Amino acid sequence: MSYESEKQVAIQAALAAARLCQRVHQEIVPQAIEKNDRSPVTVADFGSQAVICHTIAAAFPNDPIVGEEDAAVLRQPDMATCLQQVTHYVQSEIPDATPEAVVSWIDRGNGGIGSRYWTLDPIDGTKGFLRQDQYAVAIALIENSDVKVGVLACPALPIDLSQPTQDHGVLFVAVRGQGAAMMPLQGGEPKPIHVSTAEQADRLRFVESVESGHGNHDLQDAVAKAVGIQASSIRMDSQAKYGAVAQGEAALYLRLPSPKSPNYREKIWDHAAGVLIVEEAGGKVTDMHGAPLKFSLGSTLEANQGVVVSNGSIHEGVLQVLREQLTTSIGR
Ligand SMILES: Nc1ncnc2c1ncn2[C@@H]1O[C@H](COP(=O)(O)OS(=O)(=O)O)[C@@H](OP(=O)(O)O)[C@H]1O
Ligand SMILES: [Mg+2]
Ligand SMILES: [Mg+2]
Ligand SMILES: [Mg+2]
Repeated sequence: MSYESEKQVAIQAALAAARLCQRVHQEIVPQAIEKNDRSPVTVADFGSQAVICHTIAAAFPNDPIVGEEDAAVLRQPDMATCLQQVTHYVQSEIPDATPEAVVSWIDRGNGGIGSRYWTLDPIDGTKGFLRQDQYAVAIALIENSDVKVGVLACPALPIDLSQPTQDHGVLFVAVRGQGAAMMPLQGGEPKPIHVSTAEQADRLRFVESVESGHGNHDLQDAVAKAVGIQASSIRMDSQAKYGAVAQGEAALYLRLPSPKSPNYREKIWDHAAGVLIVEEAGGKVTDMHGAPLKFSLGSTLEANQGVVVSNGSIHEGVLQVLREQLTTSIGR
């Protein structure tokens, strides 16, 4: 299958959602609403999920969608002003949107996984978005546990990572078996992307989360050093990290379980799009034990622990170091 229409729909949805997020930043200082797990959500997360679900459901009405957010909080009477604000931003993309339609579109994204389903993260890296730092709109199509289409819109990512003060806004797109490409969010020719090669020593850098609670920075640092990475890490919010590996700017992205939440299970929408983009750029993604990420078990990667994303050539070395580190720490 070529997945051409799925790719085009995912691109249109991601572009509309990214415009909405940028408009929110231009017009207001978004406030964080605290969710039950104490993580933040904003009007832009809700608006982005509404626009994406509306776009996907219009094109593929029978496909389930598994998104991060739900509209329960927006349905509360004391949240009417917030829902009005979300509706205002959704109307910038879908002019006839009403508050009732907006909550129903958001909840269209609370489907269950099936043999074919979409997963989306309306804003991946909400903390980064609130800090005016990196964030991504992430959309993926999964069939039989295999990611077939992955799109990441990164509005704050420099088009050329070596020129951080120049133009921003990057769209990454991949279809299984067709390679990965990046293009300016504003439009332009897609450029095929490739991970770094073993010979590109200047690109032997690693990326990791900004938030210390989303990984294990000490262990990540030790593993990177053990495989010969001398430079300190580039800390970046969101799946923009997958983009950095896919375009060869970094050779490794490590996400090892945080000592603060050792039993945390990764969410499918935090990885699906990024995984395909890196794999189609020639890289490799597994969990910290070397197992492939399993997208068929529910909204979390139940069977996996930690995530290792690399250019491929250093992957086995990283897993070997992790095996040694884990044996040492268990034997202590
Ligand atoms: N304990 C723990 N461990 C690992 N991951 C966690 C944890 N808690 C939250 N999350 C998820 O992290 C997502 C954002 O992480 P990022 O690495 O993209 O950004 S960051 O630099 O860490 O902020 C973030 O995604 P968003 O909620 O979409 O921003 C969360 O789903
Ligand atoms: Mg979140
Ligand atoms: Mg996320
Ligand atoms: Mg999110």
